[in-house]
Amino acid sequence: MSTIAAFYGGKSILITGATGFLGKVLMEKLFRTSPDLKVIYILVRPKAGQTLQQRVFQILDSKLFEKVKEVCPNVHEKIRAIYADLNQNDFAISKEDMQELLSCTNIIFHCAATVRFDDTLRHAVQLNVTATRQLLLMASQMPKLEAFIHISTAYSNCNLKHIDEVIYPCPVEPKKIIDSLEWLDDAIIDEITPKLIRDWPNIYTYTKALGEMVVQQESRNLSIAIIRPSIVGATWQEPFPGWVDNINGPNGIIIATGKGFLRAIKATPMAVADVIPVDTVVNLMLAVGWYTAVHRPKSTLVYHITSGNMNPCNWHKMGVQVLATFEKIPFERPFRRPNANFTSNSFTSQYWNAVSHRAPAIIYDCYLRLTGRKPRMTKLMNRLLRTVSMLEYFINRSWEWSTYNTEMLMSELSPEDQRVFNFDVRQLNWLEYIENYVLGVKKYLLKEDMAGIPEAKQRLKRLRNIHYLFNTALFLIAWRLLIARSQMARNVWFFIVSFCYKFLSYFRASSTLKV
Ligand SMILES: CCCCCCCCCCCCCCCCCCCCCCCCCCCCCC(=O)SCCNC(=O)CCNC(=O)[C@H](O)C(C)(C)COP(=O)(O)OP(=O)(O)OC[C@H]1O[C@@H](n2cnc3c(N)ncnc32)[C@H](O)[C@@H]1OP(=O)(O)O
Ligand SMILES: NC(=O)C1=CN([C@@H]2O[C@H](COP(=O)(O)OP(=O)(O)OC[C@H]3O[C@@H](n4cnc5c(N)ncnc54)[C@H](OP(=O)(O)O)[C@@H]3O)[C@@H](O)[C@H]2O)C=CC1
Repeated sequence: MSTIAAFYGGKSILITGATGFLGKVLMEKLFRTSPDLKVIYILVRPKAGQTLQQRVFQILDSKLFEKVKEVCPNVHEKIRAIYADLNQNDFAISKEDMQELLSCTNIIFHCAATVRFDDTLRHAVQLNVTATRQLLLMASQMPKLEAFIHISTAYSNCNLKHIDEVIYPCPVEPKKIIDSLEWLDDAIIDEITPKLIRDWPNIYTYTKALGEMVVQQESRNLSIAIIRPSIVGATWQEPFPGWVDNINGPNGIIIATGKGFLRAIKATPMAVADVIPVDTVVNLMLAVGWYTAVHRPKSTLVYHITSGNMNPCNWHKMGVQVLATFEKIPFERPFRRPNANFTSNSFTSQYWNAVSHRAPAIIYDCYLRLTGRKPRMTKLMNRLLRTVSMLEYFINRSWEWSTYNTEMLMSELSPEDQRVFNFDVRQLNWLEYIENYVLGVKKYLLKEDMAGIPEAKQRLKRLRNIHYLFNTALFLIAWRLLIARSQMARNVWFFIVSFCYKFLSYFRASSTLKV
């Protein structure tokens, strides 16, 4: 029997961000490996016209939870959705719910965050910093609390090149920032934001760094751990390979490339593509929860869960495998044939943006206008290019993350726990993983049917023929214009034509002789 699975039996677990990508996989694994846990409290807000209950039912009815329903048929009874908005004071939790949370919670997994790179400083600080402080305050009033696990990101200190498993101080105290945001107006905040975030590439990574500092400052005598995953990707093995449910990080890029919108991306091909499967992250989270509660380390331990130092893959290898998978498993109705390359500098990047992205979008919009439809491709392309430019920082650099604590934890686990809660990324086969990833994007994100693959392949053939035809026509037009204007071009043309004529005459003569 797994020690970790047994540890969660009978426990009351509080999860924030349970409706997010990581949170769902965490809940799934908890229910599947510890079906005898007491309850999972999730802090949820109503969204997109759905009540809390509807949101929970939607999650439980998804394919991700199919196995859970077999091992834990009463899973609905074990989830207690609590109305909460982490942007509000006391999270807007009712008195009764708060009382229950304070008196019953044994373990907290704090996953909620805004992961948008372009959020306002006010909102990102509220969610990634102030809400963390508020949750720690709540945790300090929980008599049964055994561990508080805070999810940060490996990029919270991406202004450094080598990152250790320690909490680095930020130039400005989080408390000062929280206080000043209370009285500063939005226009001034926008003005001072670049000065505050300094060499962090965006507000997200900066506020996650502030969040870690808050954890350190407000830890009191709680048993706390911080987990820093790199780029969280689709599931590797559990509950099945390739599950993914949002367009963040590589997912949107895979869609944009597979649908033929994105044809070039400014990236350093040999830079490390530090993607880490979401189930690996979840396994580490559960192992850390157990270790923190049972061993109660004296200080807050930080755990890196990254792939680069143990089993590195670079963007070139990833890109080539993604494109190879599109040949086998194409996406439906692509705009153009999927084919992309990495550009290395701003000049070539601008060139490809003009030729391969903007020009086809403008041509397509003209076609839409001519056929009486609303043009939309240029707008879509501009948004895509904006998104890609925000990701560029991360695909043009490599970082080194030390993983002593993560390795120490691995060595502390029994062989059974190492199997059930496997976070040893050395066993990952990248080619297989990437293929399943692309397949997962097609099935679970785009909701495309595998039965449509033959038709998609036919369409790709048509697109390739159109591509060749278009290029040939373009070449002939350009050549015709050139020979009309240049004597030199005319001479070359005359030479080629007479050469071909002589070759054909010789060929015809020699075949007549043979007869
Ligand atoms: C021998 C042969 C040689 C060949 C060589 C081979 C070369 C082949 C190369 C081709 C490439 C092939 C594919 C390669 C696959 C890998 C690609 C790698 C790129 C991956 C980069 C990853 C970088 C991640 C960085 C991680 C850092 C930290 C990690 C974390 O801690 S947290 C998670 C990270 N957070 C995010 O990812 C959130 C980012 N998103 C945002 O902040 C916002 O969405 C936004 C970008 C600001 C855009 O906001 P908007 O207000 O405009 O609106 P919205 O969000 O609704 O989206 C607008 C439209 O944009 C689309 N979109 C959104 N996100 C993405 C995305 N990541 N990629 C693409 N598109 C995206 C979205 O669909 C919307 O579209 P619309 O609705 O149709 O308009
Ligand atoms: N994805 C990645 O690549 C990486 C993620 N991380 C970290 O992992 C954690 C989880 O990320 P991920 O699952 O990808 O993110 P998601 O965006 O998928 O999920 C975010 C979660 O936070 C919740 N949330 C946001 N705002 C509020 C609010 N005001 N009140 C209540 N809940 C709120 C969301 O709820 P709702 O559904 O209502 O919006 C959602 O459940 C984050 O801390 C992130 O920083 C770290 C490294 C990489």
